[in-house]
Amino acid sequence: MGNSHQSRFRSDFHIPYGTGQGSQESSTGTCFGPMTMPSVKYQRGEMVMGRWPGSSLYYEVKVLRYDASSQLYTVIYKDGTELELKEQDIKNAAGFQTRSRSRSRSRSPGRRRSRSRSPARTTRRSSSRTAAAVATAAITESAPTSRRDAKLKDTPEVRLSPLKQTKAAENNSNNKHEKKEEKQKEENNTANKVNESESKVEAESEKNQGRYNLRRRKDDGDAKALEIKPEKLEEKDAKLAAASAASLSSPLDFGGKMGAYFWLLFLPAWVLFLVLQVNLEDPSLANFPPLLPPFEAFWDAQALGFVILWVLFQVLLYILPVGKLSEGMPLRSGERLKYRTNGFFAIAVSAVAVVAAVHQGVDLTYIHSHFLQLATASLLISVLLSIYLYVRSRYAAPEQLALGGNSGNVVYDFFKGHELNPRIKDFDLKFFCEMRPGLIGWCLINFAMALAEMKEQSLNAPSYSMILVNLFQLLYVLDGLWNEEAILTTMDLMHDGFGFMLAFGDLVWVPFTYTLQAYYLVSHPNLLSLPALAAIVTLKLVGFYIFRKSNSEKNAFRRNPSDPKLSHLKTIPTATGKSLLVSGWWGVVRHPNYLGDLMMALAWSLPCGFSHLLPWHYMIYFIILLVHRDSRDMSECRRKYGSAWDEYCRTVRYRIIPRVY
Ligand SMILES: NC(=O)C1=CN([C@@H]2O[C@H](COP(=O)(O)OP(=O)(O)OC[C@H]3O[C@@H](n4cnc5c(N)ncnc54)[C@H](OP(=O)(O)O)[C@@H]3O)[C@@H](O)[C@H]2O)C=CC1
Ligand SMILES: CC(C)=CCC[C@@H](C)[C@H]1CC=C2C3=C(CC[C@@]21C)[C@@]1(C)CC[C@H](O)C(C)(C)[C@@H]1CC3
Repeated sequence: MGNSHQSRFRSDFHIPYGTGQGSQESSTGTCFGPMTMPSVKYQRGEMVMGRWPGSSLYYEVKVLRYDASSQLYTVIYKDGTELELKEQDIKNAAGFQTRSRSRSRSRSPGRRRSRSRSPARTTRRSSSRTAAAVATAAITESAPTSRRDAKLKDTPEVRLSPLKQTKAAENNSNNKHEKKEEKQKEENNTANKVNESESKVEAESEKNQGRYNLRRRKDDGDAKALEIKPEKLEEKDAKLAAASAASLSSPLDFGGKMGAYFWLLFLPAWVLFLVLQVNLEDPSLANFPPLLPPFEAFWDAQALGFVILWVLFQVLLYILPVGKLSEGMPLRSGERLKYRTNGFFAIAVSAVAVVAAVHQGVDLTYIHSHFLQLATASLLISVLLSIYLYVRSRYAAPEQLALGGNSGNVVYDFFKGHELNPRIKDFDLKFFCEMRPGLIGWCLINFAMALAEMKEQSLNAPSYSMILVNLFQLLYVLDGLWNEEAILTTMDLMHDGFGFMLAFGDLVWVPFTYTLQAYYLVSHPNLLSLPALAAIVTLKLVGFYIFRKSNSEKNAFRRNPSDPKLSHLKTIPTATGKSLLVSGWWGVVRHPNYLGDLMMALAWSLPCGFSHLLPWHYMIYFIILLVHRDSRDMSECRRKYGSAWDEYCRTVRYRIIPRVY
């Protein structure tokens, strides 16, 4: 576990406890202390034994607060995990210690091994070591109560990665894996994790999720530390709160601050360059346009008008009270935002409107002939939107900020995105931009390119290559909109702030670079043989199958881990209460959805042949994007899930391509 992780633990332990002498304040407003709730059995700050979900094991926990309305205690384990437990799942610490000691004297280690189990064992076999780490965390901290209290104040770091974990890493074969688990269990059993009743049959943790309200570990969303208003704290505590807030920022991505400057300038210039390039007769990247067009060539007020109309049209379709209201994943505050997932309706209405317009004589080839001006107009809108997003993020409450994009550097935060879910009333700007104008615009542009090809090549119908590119990408977009709810469990929606990167990506990059294959084909026909066509279609369908199945599997699991349809899958529990899939699609590679997506990307470029690099732009960019995304996700998951993530990586060794990468 890295340093940043440990520093987050530090703040966890100091801020809620250290400042609390006598204070009954709560960030949620539902916290009551001994003074206000004399009838509550366990008091704030009290060290008690809390049951680990899905098991009969009890660990030492500290009571943070009691919520009278839900009648749940929020407790914190020594590894930093916060859970909400019912009163019957909490026991007095004193009784346990007596029993624990007497038991350890009276029983042989062998006997202990057969009786006592790790929390992991209660879920699924593959999960033992992970949860064992949690158990071990409790073990390493086991000391007489008074000493332990002092330890919380003075040395609040709790390490979740004992040496045993490292040893386990050496072993990858299945058999060894099993033996190791047994050994580890034995070792864990020698510590003070306590079985309340030996005869009790352990319930499966996922079945128990209704009983336990599991919350993300505080290091992942330390909203509370942030919510403590500095003016209410003593100077020392204010410093701690600030340090804690700073520690919320993930390490800087994209080359840090200097990288942000670079990308801010490079990405728009690159899009304009590509658009200029694709217009050339020989669009090879080496053939740089000999003369840059004058500034006026980039600008057309009418083009800007069309882009604005298109966005407003999509806004209108989005806000219509048609379609499902889906719930997003719980935020750090515990809140779940609602999203109007009517994307399929929006594309259907848009298609009808476009066909009607063409029928009325609207010449869609305007999009082809004014591609540069349309791109510039969209760029302008994305810049204005990003400025608005950055300014409003300065006034956003701390818990509304993304963990990344919180560096304090204006340029970096502007680029990466500061606010997680900027909304105007119920209108979610990030969700809307990601799923509507650019995505549906992509299909509109492709369609316009098919018409332009027919015009330019004097064809009665588009070429096979153009049809393939159009249909493949249409299928991709339709699928995304049909499964719009699934986007709520993706990285962008859950973790990334909304800033220039996504605004530009959604409004400029997607519609003006993802359409390059279709644009290219307008004036660069590529004949396809029937076998080539069949092979490309097969590749696309196989890729699509992998992409859809794996995304749906993860989405279904995240939405309802106890879904009976997923009961055959093995999982690894994590200290956050969420589990990780370790079989099924997510047991083949760590990002099966990327694998399917890459296969599809290949199928989109192949119809354009190999004469030029430009139609391969998407493929090349996509490899870079997904490899980078995969490593971003890896660090984020390691930070969130600690040793459980390492366990997952040991079990599922390849990232995207089985046996290759
Ligand atoms: N065409 C395009 O331009 C792009 C397409 N995409 C596609 O969008 C889709 C979403 O991609 P993206 O958001 O990057 O990533 P994912 O949908 O793969 O989401 C990653 C998250 O999934 C969860 N997760 C990871 N491993 C497991 C596991 N074993 N079990 C359960 N949950 C797990 C973690 O979140 P947690 O545990 O917090 O739930 C992790 O942060 C992909 O199909 C991708 O190919 C993405 C980028 C661009
Ligand atoms: C270079 C640059 C500025 C990159 C920004 C990245 C964005 C373009 C992409 C980040 C994740 C995306 C997703 C889709 C489109 C591209 C962006 C916004 C997506 C909406 C495409 C359709 C898919 O079905 C999808 C819904 C899975 C996908 C989600 C991620």
